[in-house]
Amino acid sequence: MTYRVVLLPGDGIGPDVTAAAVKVLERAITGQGIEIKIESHLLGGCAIDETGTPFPEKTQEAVQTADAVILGAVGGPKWDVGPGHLRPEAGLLALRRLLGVYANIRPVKAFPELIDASPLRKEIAQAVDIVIVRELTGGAYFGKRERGRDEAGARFAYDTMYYSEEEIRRVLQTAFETARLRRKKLTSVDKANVLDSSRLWREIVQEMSAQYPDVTVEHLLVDACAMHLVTHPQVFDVLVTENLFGDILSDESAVLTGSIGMLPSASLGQGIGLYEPIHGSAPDIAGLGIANPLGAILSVALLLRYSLHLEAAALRVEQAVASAVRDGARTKDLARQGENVLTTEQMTERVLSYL
Ligand SMILES: NC(=O)c1ccc[n+]([C@@H]2O[C@H](COP(=O)([O-])OP(=O)(O)OC[C@H]3O[C@@H](n4cnc5c(N)ncnc54)[C@H](O)[C@@H]3O)[C@@H](O)[C@H]2O)c1
Ligand SMILES: CC(C)[C@H](C(=O)O)[C@@H](O)C(=O)O
Ligand SMILES: [Mg+2]
Repeated sequence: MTYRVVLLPGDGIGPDVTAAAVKVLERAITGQGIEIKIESHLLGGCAIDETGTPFPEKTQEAVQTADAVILGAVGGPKWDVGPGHLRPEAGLLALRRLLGVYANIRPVKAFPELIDASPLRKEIAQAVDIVIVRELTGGAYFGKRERGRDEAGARFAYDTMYYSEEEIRRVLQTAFETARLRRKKLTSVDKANVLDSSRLWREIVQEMSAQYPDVTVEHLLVDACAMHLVTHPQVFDVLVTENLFGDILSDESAVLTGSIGMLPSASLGQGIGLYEPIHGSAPDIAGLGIANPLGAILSVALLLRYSLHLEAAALRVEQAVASAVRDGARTKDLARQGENVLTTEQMTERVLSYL
């Protein structure tokens, strides 16, 4: 069996962490009787530089026929000045939309050895084990938007948080099913005290909960949720929310595990899966070779699990990461004072040594 995986390294630390991911993927499938063909394409700022557009046609064609897509990160100050549709991030949004990956799964689990890097008290940090299900192809990211000038010549701008019933239902279904396979608790996060889109979201959660009597459902307003994630994150099992809220809450949750460099993600729809660490292109450390590759490597585990259905190989990757961390392997973001600091490549070698 041969699979085609499209690699989109992107910008900043993207190429470094995806190089690590590919090495781990290739090692993880050795002896499995399968072959993976990796094909690299342009997305983001590097694509703007080479082709004048963040999501070139060649990349569009390649991803649509792939078995899975791995992405590093896009963006950086160099391209921040461009018009909205010509920014690197616009390429990423178009990619998500084209693949129809409406459910973004972001597991948040602290490794016991990294508890010291977490701002939480030890006993709380140890108990953090959350899956965030973030709606990924709707909401304010994709609603009607405009910039203009009013009659007096003053500037205005708006973005619309639009959700159809179907968009809400399908991501909730993923969330309910995820909860069912875990501790059977679903927290739906919204802003139903203000937003109509949130009131519809809450209504649909209520309706669907009848089909999942084994799942306990609770509703939480997003501002309170942001607080609870810091004060008692151990109460959460599966957390489901709309696109923008999920973006913000997942970066917040990442800090609980010690570093944003640790968190992987899988973006799933009806077809091709997209796998990327949740962090960005980290312009402040780009080119230094010190980025933490573990979020990208753990995304490979999700790819093996969800796109290739190789659960044993996925577990082996996760165990290799856990072993490296247990053994004291630390990139700069994870290291305490006096601890030996590994480069991206050295950390990758440490993970590979356990595979
Ligand atoms: N999926 C993506 O492609 C993606 C995600 C988030 C942000 N971005 C883009 O990335 C650019 C930079 O955004 P930002 O600075 O707000 O967020 P960021 O995630 O790139 O960086 C935030 C902080 O975390 C650190 N960090 C991030 N990943 C790390 C890693 N693997 N190892 C060690 N440290 C790491 C950075 O050094 C920085 O201090 C922006 O253009 C943004 O739009 C892209
Ligand atoms: C770069 C940006 C468009 C993206 C998002 O907001 O979805 C990023 O922050 C993420 O979390 O993947
Ligand atoms: Mg984000």
